[in-house]
Amino acid sequence: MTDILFPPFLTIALTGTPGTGKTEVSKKLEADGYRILHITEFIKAHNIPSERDDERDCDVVDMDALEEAVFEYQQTVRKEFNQKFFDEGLTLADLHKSPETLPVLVIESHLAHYLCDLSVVLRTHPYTLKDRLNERGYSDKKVMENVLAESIDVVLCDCFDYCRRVYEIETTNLTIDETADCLKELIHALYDDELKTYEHLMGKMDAFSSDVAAQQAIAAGLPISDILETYSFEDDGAIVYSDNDDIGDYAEEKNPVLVKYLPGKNDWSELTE
Ligand SMILES: Nc1ncnc2c1ncn2[C@@H]1O[C@H](COP(=O)(O)OP(=O)(O)O)[C@@H](O)[C@H]1O
Repeated sequence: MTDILFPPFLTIALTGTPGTGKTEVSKKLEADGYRILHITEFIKAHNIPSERDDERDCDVVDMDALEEAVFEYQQTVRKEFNQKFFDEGLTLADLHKSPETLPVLVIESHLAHYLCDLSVVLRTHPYTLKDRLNERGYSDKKVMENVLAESIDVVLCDCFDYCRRVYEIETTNLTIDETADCLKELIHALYDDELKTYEHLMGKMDAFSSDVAAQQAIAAGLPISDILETYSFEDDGAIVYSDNDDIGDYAEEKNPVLVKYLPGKNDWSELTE
């Protein structure tokens, strides 16, 4: 299978304060055929160690163990997509035709942004959030802790610390279906963006055909982010081989991008850098 070129694979975090709709929205996407990883269920199914924090009324999970298990899972899913691509003789143009062929994994959890470098944050007005969490039967203390976190952008700030690109969807006046539709649009736009980078890179690779390591990396279907770590780009898009010391500089240049969803104005043009 390694002698054909596989499409890029994208992992996207769906995150947000508890009660902002991550579970419901991701279930909607799942029912439509998108590939979703629900971290809460994953932690139980894989017996990821966690400790009870009685004071904060929550479980604290071993993040190193979780990260390792999620990475392995991601690799398995990526191989499944590659196999499908190969078995069905798909081309890059076919990928968007159905959610089942789109090589994207959405990781759903308020911890997801610690596991991906691309995140979508669901936002809800604190008053609405308060009502939802009360309805869930949370203690007053737990409701206030989460409402305060949402008010002061705790998850969003965390995303900026951990992710290269960050997107927000304001869901307060949207239904779950509308939020799901918005997320689908964003996923496809993000994948398009990834494909453009991939095709650009492939074009440049032709000129660097003597670079066997890079050819092999692409043929093995490594994520674009891994391949980019081997290269940097000049202003005119020219590709420049770089040693490992340059990787940090490249990451620094790519400051996180924040794009807000404005209901009724689905313009993702800002995605294209
Ligand atoms: N956009 C929305 N409009 C109305 N109710 C919503 C919306 N998003 C979530 N809810 C409701 O809020 C509650 C919490 O949603 P949930 O998906 O469990 O949030 P999370 O997974 O982020 O904790 C659920 O009862 C859900 O039906």
